[in-house]
Amino acid sequence: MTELTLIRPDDWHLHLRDGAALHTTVAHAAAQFGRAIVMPNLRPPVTDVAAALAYRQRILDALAEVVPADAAAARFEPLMTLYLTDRMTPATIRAARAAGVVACKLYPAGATTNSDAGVTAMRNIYPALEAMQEVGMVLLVHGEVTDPSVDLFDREAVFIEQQLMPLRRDFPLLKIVMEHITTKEAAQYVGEADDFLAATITAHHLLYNRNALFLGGIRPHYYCLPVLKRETHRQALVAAATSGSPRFFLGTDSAPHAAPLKEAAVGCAGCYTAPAAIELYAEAFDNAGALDRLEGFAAFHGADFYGLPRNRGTVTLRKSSWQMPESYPYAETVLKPLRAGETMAWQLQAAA
Ligand SMILES: NC(=O)N[C@@H](CC(=O)O)C(=O)O
Ligand SMILES: [Zn+2]
Ligand SMILES: [Zn+2]
Repeated sequence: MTELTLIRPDDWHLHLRDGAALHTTVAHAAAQFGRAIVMPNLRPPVTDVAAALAYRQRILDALAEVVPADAAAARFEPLMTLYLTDRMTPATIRAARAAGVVACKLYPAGATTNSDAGVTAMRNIYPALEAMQEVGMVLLVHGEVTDPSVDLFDREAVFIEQQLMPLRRDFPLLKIVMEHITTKEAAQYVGEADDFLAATITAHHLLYNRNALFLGGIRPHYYCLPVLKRETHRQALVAAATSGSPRFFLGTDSAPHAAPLKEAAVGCAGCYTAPAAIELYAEAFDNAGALDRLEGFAAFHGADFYGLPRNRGTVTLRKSSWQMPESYPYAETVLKPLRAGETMAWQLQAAA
């Protein structure tokens, strides 16, 4: 297959950041996706309804500036989320639901970028989770324990046992998405679960294993959290994504950081894949001989899980090689995408 038309995909896990950065990030996301779940880990984090609605408006303002009103991209719809803290109240959850906020994000405090205001113990958010279960709000989880005695590469698998299993026992009707899964343990756990659990998988975790971090020297642009794992895990993720199971769907976790902040003694975690996300996924599915499963993963399973209508527009991809730019302008600095300067196998042709 050398050309492929899909129902317009959605990104169920995306970091757009804020301010001038939106001119870059929103343009890239809108060119590819119909909708995106926008992560709330700004500084300060998005913890109430007013902040979520104001952020949504800034995204829409940026969209209007970077995309012509008659382009397919102008229909891009940001889906807003709240950042759970120990102090989140049931009243805020109900108000958020009424205002159209679709999900809340659980960052264990200290697990990842801008997570210091996150949750310090699961029991602290039980009243909020009770309210979410009641009103049908989705819980998004960065599923890694923060215990420094647990090996970095084991933190996701340990989280499932120590945190996720008890959580699902206590809230059996709460819809949960385990975000950016990276291990065979997570793929298996989610694959065997009931209708209330799903997982997103990034393009970079489908295409790379942890060797990519050290190829000829340390490669900061391949560093994200949860960190890339060994090849057997990558293969399990590809099997899950291409299985046709509705439990798995697209979430890029495209996470921009200015190049100087990644190329530093202590470099930030996050891979920027938004400029060619659907092309990277197409490559991963093509490598697995499973292009026929891409549309379900990219355009149907997520919408169905969230109870939202499937998109009506389309995107067309062609197998033809091109070179990923070295960088993109990003506020006053630059942003280096994953694969910068390297060859891409698929190219987005058109969106309607
Ligand atoms: N994935 C990452 O490595 N970084 C994300 C945070 C996150 O999704 O954990 C970010 O906001 O930069
Ligand atoms: Zn995360
Ligand atoms: Zn993320």
